[in-house]
Amino acid sequence: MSFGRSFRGSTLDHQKKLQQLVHEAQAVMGGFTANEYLPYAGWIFDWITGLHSQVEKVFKDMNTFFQHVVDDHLKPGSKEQHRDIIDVLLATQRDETNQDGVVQQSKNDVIKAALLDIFLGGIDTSALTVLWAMAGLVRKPRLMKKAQDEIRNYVGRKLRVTEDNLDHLAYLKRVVKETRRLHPPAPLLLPRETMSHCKISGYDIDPKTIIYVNVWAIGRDPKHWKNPEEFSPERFTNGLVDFKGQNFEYLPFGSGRRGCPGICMGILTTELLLANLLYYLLPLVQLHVAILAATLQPHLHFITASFHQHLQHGLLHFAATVLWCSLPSSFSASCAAFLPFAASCAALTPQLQQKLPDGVKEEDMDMEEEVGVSLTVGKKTPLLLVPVTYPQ
Ligand code: HEM
Repeated sequence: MSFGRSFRGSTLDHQKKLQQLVHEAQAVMGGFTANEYLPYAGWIFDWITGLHSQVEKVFKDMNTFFQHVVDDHLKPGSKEQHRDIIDVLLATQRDETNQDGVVQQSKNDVIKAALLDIFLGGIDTSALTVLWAMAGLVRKPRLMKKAQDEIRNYVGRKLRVTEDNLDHLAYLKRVVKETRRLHPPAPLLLPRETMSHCKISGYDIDPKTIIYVNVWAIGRDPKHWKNPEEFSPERFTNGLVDFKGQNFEYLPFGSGRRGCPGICMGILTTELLLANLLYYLLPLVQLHVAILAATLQPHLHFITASFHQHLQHGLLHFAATVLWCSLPSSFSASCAAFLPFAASCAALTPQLQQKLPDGVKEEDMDMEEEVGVSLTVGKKTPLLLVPVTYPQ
């Protein structure tokens, strides 16, 4: 969307899979570099651990990719009807170059840096919000049902939820808002530097001090939020608190001139994806399980109802194990794969949820008044999805 076209299957995607590149870039950006904390000697540690060369490699690959994207946009007649942000940046660059004669290459670097920001700022942020929303709903089946009912009642029988439906999905919006309160994708925002001396909470802060704003903690501050740890979309019912940067107790997109410029796109993509998952994915999974059970039933007529139930349980675990084994090691990628699946487990037929698994006591489940699914993830163990009882 940011670059105005899809690169899947194109020459840009051949040299290195785009997705792989994104994962690598996110890993090095989110990882620990000694250089950031030990200004003079840090690079030695990074050099020894190999992080330095890894960063260089990712930078080179990203740079090559962005150069291709820019070259692609420079081809004559490539974009006459629909201009995207790169066309706008290139046009600005052309105007400025004509005026001050600054070398084209350095301006290309500025464009590429802006593209990197958009590229990395726009991907994981939306994906993580959807994952946490699913996790929140999975643990509260009543809320899950409420969100699904709203979507299904409004959208009716269609292939998918579309953008124009979103304005009518008030509860879905509250779910997304609540998710961002508890799990802001950028929990410390972007670092800021003080321009002059100031006082914060009685502390004297010198000019040029790096400041991190902990919006994660602010979003859970009992001074501002009742039962702050509880996932409760209802708290946004009165519509008084919004995420546009004016309510300082709630800043998932930051605030001020460095606030997120992708806010509209971020809201839209998150709501659209979540709405479609809730509307469409779960019935599909239920359908698969139903087909599977129906296919097996004639061959297994001697199996008692209770054994059949265990079989379904077994299939579920088997599917979860296969899924887990195929996952990449990074945690966010694992979440990306398993949470929607976990959510679909919560929506499976009631028989699957009637029995507590061995070794799990009723009181262990009392994390909140409603618990849909308990997830146990060990480092090397297969992912274990344990559907438990719905509240009666
Ligand atoms: C759920 C979605 C998103 C969330 C929660 C989010 C959150 C944020 C936050 C908290 C910041 C730092 C703001 C500050 O420090 O005040 C930021 C910056 C930024 N975001 Fe987003 N973002 C989202 C989606 C997007 C999208 C879709 C794009 C682009 C397509 C994007 C592009 C950027 C860029 C380029 C910056 C850096 C701005 C600057 O340096 O001035 N974001 N975002």
